[in-house]
Amino acid sequence: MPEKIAVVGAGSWGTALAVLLARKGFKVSLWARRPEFAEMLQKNRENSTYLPGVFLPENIEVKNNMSQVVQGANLVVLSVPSHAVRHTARLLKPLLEEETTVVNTAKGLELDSGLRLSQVLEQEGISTPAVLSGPSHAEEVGRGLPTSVVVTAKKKVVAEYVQEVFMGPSFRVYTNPDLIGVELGGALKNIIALATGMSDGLSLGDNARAALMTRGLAEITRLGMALGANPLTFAGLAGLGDLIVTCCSMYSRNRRAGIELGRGRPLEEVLAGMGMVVEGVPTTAAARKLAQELGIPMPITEEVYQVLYKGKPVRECVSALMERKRTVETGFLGVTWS
Ligand SMILES: NC(=O)c1ccc[n+]([C@@H]2O[C@H](COP(=O)([O-])OP(=O)(O)OC[C@H]3O[C@@H](n4cnc5c(N)ncnc54)[C@H](O)[C@@H]3O)[C@@H](O)[C@H]2O)c1
Ligand SMILES: O=P(O)(O)OC[C@H](O)CO
Repeated sequence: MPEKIAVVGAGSWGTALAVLLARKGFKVSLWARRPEFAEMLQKNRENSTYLPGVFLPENIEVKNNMSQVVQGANLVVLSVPSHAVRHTARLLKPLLEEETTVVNTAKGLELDSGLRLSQVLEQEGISTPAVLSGPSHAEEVGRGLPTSVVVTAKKKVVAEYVQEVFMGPSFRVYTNPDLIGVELGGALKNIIALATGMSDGLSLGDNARAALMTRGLAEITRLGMALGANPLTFAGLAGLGDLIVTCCSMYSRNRRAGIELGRGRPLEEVLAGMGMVVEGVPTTAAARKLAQELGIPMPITEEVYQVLYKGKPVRECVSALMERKRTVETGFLGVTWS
């Protein structure tokens, strides 16, 4: 078991994970990007900006100095937004010991390259990173409510180590050997949460939300299979599980952003009002590009892209989706009429 754990990123998720690990008795060092924010957190013991009402146990120290945070840590938990993963990895890499395990907890794809975040870490010299994903809102993890997630890595021993570190009475961790599927499930569900939010913002009803979630899962699976994922992973916690929580919970920033867009508010205004990351926005552009390159139909993603990046009115997306040509539900799985 690690003597010290470093958590890099003091937003909602980094704070909740630091608290979870500290409650397990680990010595935790939490890195905050802004010095004044680190000082405030260290002093007040509450992250009132990103996770109000959750108090930091005594065994968490908060610092802005990444070198001090990482020094002596056997495990580094990376909890910065996906757009900051590459830059943060570059800062981290020279500070890591050879045997330090890095766990990425951000959910997204790199915007320009379309790479999964573990691929970004590997490009930056961080080998065999683990990935923690699944239905897990910081607000509930911070309050110690029951949560189940998955951890994956290229090596079983790494995934099992991280499983053992995080596992606790209110945090159940499964391993899953499908790195590609787990990462894609966590990244792509955010696009569908934007779509269901838009539908809810337009009051299109429960049937529409269920259809978007189900057909959203179909297009996630289609892209996933083309990229080498096991389709069954999308029926698990990192796929369906995270899709359900993100499309149905009012804690979801992607869902809330979608609702505001559905009500007709412009994207810039919605994002400015959120004050937190809405990972589905860059991921939509990255996934659409990948889908186009691979020739994979992703009609919901395409409509979300048109709303976000081309200003298409959400109401026009309804007919674009409903009036697509007739098809077989399970065709993408090879299950069709003989
Ligand atoms: N909040 C959740 O419930 C939750 C759960 C699971 C996974 N995640 C994932 O965790 C990641 C982080 O999300 P969050 O909820 O903590 O976001 P957040 O909006 O709550 O906080 C973002 C944090 O990142 C920092 N940040 C912003 N730009 C940065 C940069 N360029 N370099 C370094 N740090 C930067 C901010 O200062 C802030 O501390 C996302 O990918 C998200 O999808 C979040
Ligand atoms: O608040 P969201 O929409 O970024 O979702 C957070 C987590 O990914 C839920 O598992």
